[in-house]
Amino acid sequence: MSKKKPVIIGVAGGSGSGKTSVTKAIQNRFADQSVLVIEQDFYYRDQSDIPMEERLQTNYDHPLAFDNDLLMEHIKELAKQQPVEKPVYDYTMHTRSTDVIPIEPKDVIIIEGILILDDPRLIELMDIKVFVDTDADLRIIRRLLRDINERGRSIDSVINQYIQTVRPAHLQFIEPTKRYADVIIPEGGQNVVAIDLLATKIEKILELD
Ligand SMILES: Nc1ncnc2c1ncn2[C@@H]1O[C@H](COP(=O)(O)OP(=O)(O)O)[C@@H](O)[C@H]1O
Ligand SMILES: Nc1ccn([C@@H]2O[C@H](COP(=O)(O)O)[C@@H](O)[C@H]2O)c(=O)n1
Repeated sequence: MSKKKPVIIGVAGGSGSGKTSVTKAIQNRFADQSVLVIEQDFYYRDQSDIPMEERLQTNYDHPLAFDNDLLMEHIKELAKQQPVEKPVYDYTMHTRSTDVIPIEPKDVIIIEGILILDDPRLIELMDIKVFVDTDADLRIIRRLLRDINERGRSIDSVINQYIQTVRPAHLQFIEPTKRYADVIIPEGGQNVVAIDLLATKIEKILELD
């Protein structure tokens, strides 16, 4: 990678909106360049010191569930061309794993997560801010399938969590951050036109740097 300041892109949006799909689509466009993805989910607070019953009660869609201080610290280090050790999150245990992933600085950094546009310190670091905007019915269907297949959840637990915390927090905290986005992408990673426009803008910034 070069010694330039990286291009930092934020990809926000509700759970199941298609953030990961958009992020992968951007990564694929820049396959020959160095692109790094930082998932805000990996920066959920460590809960290894509290019992499982309590972890099940945590509101994972509230801004206070995240350790944004550590996330900020890592992004700033990467922007200074320093390596970091990214935490690993275990959705089954509702806490961080004891593993970490060593990460080298890259030319393009994508920060992806439900509440990355809720923290003005993170917004300040971003060159491009994206909000993936998908209707709630599609988001819950996608989440239901994903959480059962990939995150070890039951139908009942996904539905209860959605009603108790995911939906209210989406309306209170996540949806309002749309106003901070430069680009709103309806539906997510299948939106080829939006991905093309985004890729062109990133190329332009990389050329100018
Ligand atoms: N356009 C789409 N049509 C159908 N399923 C999709 C679409 N986009 C994403 N998915 C699926 O929905 C789930 C959530 O998508 P993902 O990109 O992980 O969203 P997020 O990162 O916002 O939670 C994944 O299982 C993904 O494969
Ligand atoms: N222990 C946890 C931690 C997080 N979640 C849910 O994950 C969602 C964010 O991830 P997306 O890929 O869907 O954006 C968030 O809505 C949390 O509710 C969880 O269920 N358990």
